[in-house]
Parts: sequence; C-alpha cells; structure tokens
Amino acid sequence: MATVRSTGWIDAPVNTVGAALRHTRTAERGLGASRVVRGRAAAGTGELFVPGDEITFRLPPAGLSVGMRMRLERADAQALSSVLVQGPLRQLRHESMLAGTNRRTLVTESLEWTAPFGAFGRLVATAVLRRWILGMLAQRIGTVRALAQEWARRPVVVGTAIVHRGRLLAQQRHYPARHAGRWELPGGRVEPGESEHDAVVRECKEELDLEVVPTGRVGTDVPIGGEPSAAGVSAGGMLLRLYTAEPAEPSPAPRAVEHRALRWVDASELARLDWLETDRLLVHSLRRLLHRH
Ligand SMILES: Nc1nc2c([nH]c(=O)n2[C@H]2C[C@H](O)[C@@H](COP(=O)(O)OP(=O)(O)OP(=O)(O)O)O2)c(=O)[nH]1
Repeated sequence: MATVRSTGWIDAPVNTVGAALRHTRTAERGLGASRVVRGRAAAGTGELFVPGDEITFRLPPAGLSVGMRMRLERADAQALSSVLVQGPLRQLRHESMLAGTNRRTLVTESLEWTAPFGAFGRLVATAVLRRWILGMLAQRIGTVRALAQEWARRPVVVGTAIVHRGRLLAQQRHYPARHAGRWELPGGRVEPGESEHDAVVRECKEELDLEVVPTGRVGTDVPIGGEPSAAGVSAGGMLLRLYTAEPAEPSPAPRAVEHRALRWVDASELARLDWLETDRLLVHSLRRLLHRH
C-alpha cells in the first residue's frame, strides 16, 4: 500500500476547520481542473458534505484521464474520511485528521492506495500520482485555511444538544415566516462579552425555562449565510456551534416559552424532523451522540 501525507497549521478552532473540510469548495479546489460531480445523500444539505455523499471526478495527470468515485464516510470535528467506490485502483482511502485547541488546528491529510497489476502497477501509479497528490493536498489545505480563518471571525450562534434518557430535545420555530414550522436546537447568538457556555445556559433558561450544564461540543461548526466576496470567500454571516448539555434536574420539564412545540426525539426519529438547513448538516453527529448515550 502506498501513502502520501501532508500537514498544515490553521489559525482557527478545530470545529471550524472541520466545517471547512466539509465544504464543497474544498473538494473542488483541491481537485483542480478536474470536473467534480456531487451525489447528495440527503436533500437540503446545502454546501457542506454529509456522510454518504459521493464525489465523481476525473484524475487529471497528463495521459491518464480516468473517472473516480469516492464516498464520504465520516465528517466530524476529529476527522473527515472517504473511500473509493469506483475507479482503476484496487483501494483508495483519503483521511483528514484534526488535532488542536480553541485557536489553532493541525490538519494531517493522508491518501493511501493499492494499485492493480502488482509491482509494475505500483511503480506507474506512484510515479504518476505522487506529485499530483502532493499538489492537490497543499491546495486543499490552503482552501480550508482561507474558509476556516474567515469563519472563525464570525459571530457565533450556540445550539444546545440536550440529551436525556437517550433522547434529544428539539424545538419548533414559529417565527420568522421562513423558519416557521421547522425544527432547531435551543440556543441563539452569543452576546458581546458573554462566554459560549454562558450563552448556552442563558438561552436554555430563556427558551425552555430549563437549567442545563454544558458538557462538551458535538459535530463541526456550520456557517450560516454570508455573501460571497470578490475573492470567492464568503463574508458576513454567522457560525452555528453545537454544545452538548445535561439538564441540571433529574426530571426535567422544559416549556416552549418562545417556540411552537418541543419534542424529545430518539435516534430513529432524528432524520424525519424538518430541521433548519444548518441543523440538517449535523443530524449524523447528533445520531452518533444519541447512540453513545
Ligand atoms: N437557536 C438556534 N438558531 C439556529 C439554529 N440553526 C440555525 O440555523 N439557527 C439560526 C437561526 C437564526 O438565524 C440564528 C439564531 O437566531 P435566534 O433567533 O435563535 O437567536 P437570537 O438570540 O439571535 O435571537 P432572539 O432569541 O433574540 O430572537 O441562527 C439552531 O439550531 N438553534
């Protein structure tokens, strides 16, 4: 098996870098001039990839234009990975591993493949592919850096994944008109000078009349809105960041203070709710969270 690895530091939190790795622009820029076609696993999931999505592209090195199809297996704040489902290699796996802090993130990109036709095939594949892959990975890290560093400057909206007895608390909006009837997680904008933890606690009190204790984070961040600028990088907008939290009381009784309805949902019901588009991108991470409880 052949491996090519490339690393880079990015001045943005690990959850934000995870979001940038999922952006369709990252795949498209990384693959350079080759035509990229997306197959979406879920409707309404916008510009971030979700597990199950497929990318079809052509390998561009001179004299070797072959079609490849990769399927995304994982997309969270620790790793993004995809595997070959169709193409001329016996096996191909792409992984982006993330490690870091609230400020800086180390991205380690790796591609592992097994070529057909024994030693000869290995030699040809390595000679042709290695240089192209290194260039592709460097481009990819550059795109991720530009997106993540811009998103890291955005105002944060916290969302809260409150889990109790294996179920997640979702709430249905009744305003504004374009969001009415759709489901989201408790939360809202972090106020100036407020910590994200404090915002989680305040919003849950305001919206649900419920005391919660934040316990960690889940999923990647998700950009909300933002206009594309001349440089092709979006500007403005906000960043949704999910926290996990537990009710402070053993028998929580949340009330829909500002919302139309509340519902405790289990893992099998998650995908069926009509989530806001940003939240739909986090359903796979919320499902994993529920399976862990
Ligand atoms: N609270 C919350 N907002 C979300 C989620 N997903 C999502 O796209 N958003 C968007 C909707 C809004 O544009 C923005 C947050 O606004 P908001 O109305 O909930 O909170 P806010 O504190 O800014 O406003 P408000 O409570 O004073 O009305 O983030 C989510 O899961 N929870």
